[in-house]
Amino acid sequence: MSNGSSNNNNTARFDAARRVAIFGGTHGNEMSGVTLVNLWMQNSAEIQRKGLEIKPFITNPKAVEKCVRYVDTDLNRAFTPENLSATGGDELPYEVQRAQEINRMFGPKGSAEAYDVIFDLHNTTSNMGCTLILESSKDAFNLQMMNYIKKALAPASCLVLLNEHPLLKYSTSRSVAKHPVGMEVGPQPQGVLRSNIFEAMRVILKHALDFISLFNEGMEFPPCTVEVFRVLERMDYPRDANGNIIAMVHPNLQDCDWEPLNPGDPMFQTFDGKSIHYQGSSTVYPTFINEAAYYEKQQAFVTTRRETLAASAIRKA
Ligand SMILES: CC(=O)N[C@@H](CC(=O)O)C(=O)O
Ligand SMILES: [Zn+2]
Repeated sequence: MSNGSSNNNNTARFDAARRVAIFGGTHGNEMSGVTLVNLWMQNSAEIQRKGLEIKPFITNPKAVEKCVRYVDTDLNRAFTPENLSATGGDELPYEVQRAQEINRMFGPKGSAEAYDVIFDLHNTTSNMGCTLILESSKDAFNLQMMNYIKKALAPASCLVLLNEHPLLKYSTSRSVAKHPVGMEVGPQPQGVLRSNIFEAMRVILKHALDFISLFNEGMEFPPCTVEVFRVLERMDYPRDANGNIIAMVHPNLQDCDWEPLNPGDPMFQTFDGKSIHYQGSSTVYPTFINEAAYYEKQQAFVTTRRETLAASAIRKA
């Protein structure tokens, strides 16, 4: 599938999306994606679509086996140009070797041979509900897909997190595809499978595959607008000189992902009960609040800003 090319009536044209992968277990303890992909590797009937080559794939089998996020280093940060071109074979961290293998199988990243779409299934301990993660505000195909999913799920909520920040974005497993789509569903504890979260992820994927199928059959999707939450800032816990946290997410913020945090609102609470207030200059929308995996990444939550993105009409070339 080539990148969009607009013709005179501003309809972006993309080649049909023929090769689609579904990644589960990029983090070995995020159980909905692990379970769904293992299920679909046994019986792929529900993910089959005419004319589509669909490949469910366990990205980090060693981490899945141990039920940990990663073995040596975070696979979902490993797809940097340096790592993908590193020599060193078995001396390299396991997930760097794995990233090179995945890049060979589903990329190469940035090439015409890369897979058209990769869905990367994640769970979060945060109360984020159903979330789609978008890496480019310019990807009309992904914007149209996310618009379709949101409408299909309505009135249930499915929000779009735009992770395009020049300093905070990271090199994900899915980024080897032309159209990377992150799926993040929570709250689900690490190593735990919750049926409501499992089913929500399954339904999101069904609608995503239906969209690709309709697109490949030649349906034109008219121009649309999509509300997204753009990542602004990484907020860390207050820490002492040894790096230990000295406060926790404030009760008024805990579980309030996507709700407005206004200047002066409490965001952390010290262990002796004092509140620490948000000092920003405008209202923001926090998310990934108190995600277990991010303590080591010095992150208590990210702030976002609401933005409306316009997507051009798209149709198969
Ligand atoms: C909780 C979690 O793993 N979230 C994913 C988000 C993403 O896929 O961009 C990560 O940190 O890699
Ligand atoms: Zn994850």
